[in-house]
Amino acid sequence: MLELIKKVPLFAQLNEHQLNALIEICTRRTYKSGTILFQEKELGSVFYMVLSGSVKIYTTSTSGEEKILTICKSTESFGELSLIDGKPRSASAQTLEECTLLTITGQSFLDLLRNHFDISLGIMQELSNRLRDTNQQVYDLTFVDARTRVIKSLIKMANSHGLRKGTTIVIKLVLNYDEISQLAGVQKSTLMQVIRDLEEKKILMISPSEFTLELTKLR
Ligand SMILES: Nc1ncnc2c1ncn2[C@@H]1O[C@@H]2COP(=O)(O)O[C@H]2[C@H]1O
Repeated sequence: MLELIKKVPLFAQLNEHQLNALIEICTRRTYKSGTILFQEKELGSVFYMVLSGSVKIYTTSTSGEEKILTICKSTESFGELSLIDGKPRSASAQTLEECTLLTITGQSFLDLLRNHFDISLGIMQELSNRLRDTNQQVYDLTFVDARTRVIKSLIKMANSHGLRKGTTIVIKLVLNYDEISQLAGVQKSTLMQVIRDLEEKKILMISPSEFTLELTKLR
């Protein structure tokens, strides 16, 4: 457990004694793929850190359509907003594959922020990254065409689940086509059109469990 928790950037400044104290207040649990951890508008009670696997963070419209806001992978964390501001969960969270997660209760999380400035700073940096990323998403949804948004989403997927092999990146598919269109913010029919075009141009090779992106042809 110590070795795993050391890799969480949020806790990079803690010494071994502090990390062991932290482990004492954490709960570790493995979740099956597809588990809904919490839903938007629920009261928040715990903070989550991903030790392995990945979790999608998404929001749902009144008509039931989803938009994926981000994918949290190993060593990343989520669920801090409602603990900090006392308001309901701002989005929902669901595991995309089998995941091992650490949780800390809301009270212990707030105590950590009070007692360790470096952890508070880490959370502020994380919130800054999210605001920048959200600004970029607003920009893309407002000004960028659907094809480019799909390609940007493939690059996001490559960053979270890709393995570079020469001039290609092999992306493990943890999202289905509905979810990729929710990540890109395009209709599924548009996604399928762009994917077919990329396949014809040999930019994208598709197998049931992975996408292979040819980087030299991507522009
Ligand atoms: N736009 C976003 N980008 C990344 N993560 C988000 C975004 N909105 C909400 N989250 C995360 O999703 C969590 C949902 O529960 P909380 O509101 O407690 O805390 C939230 C953040 O950790």
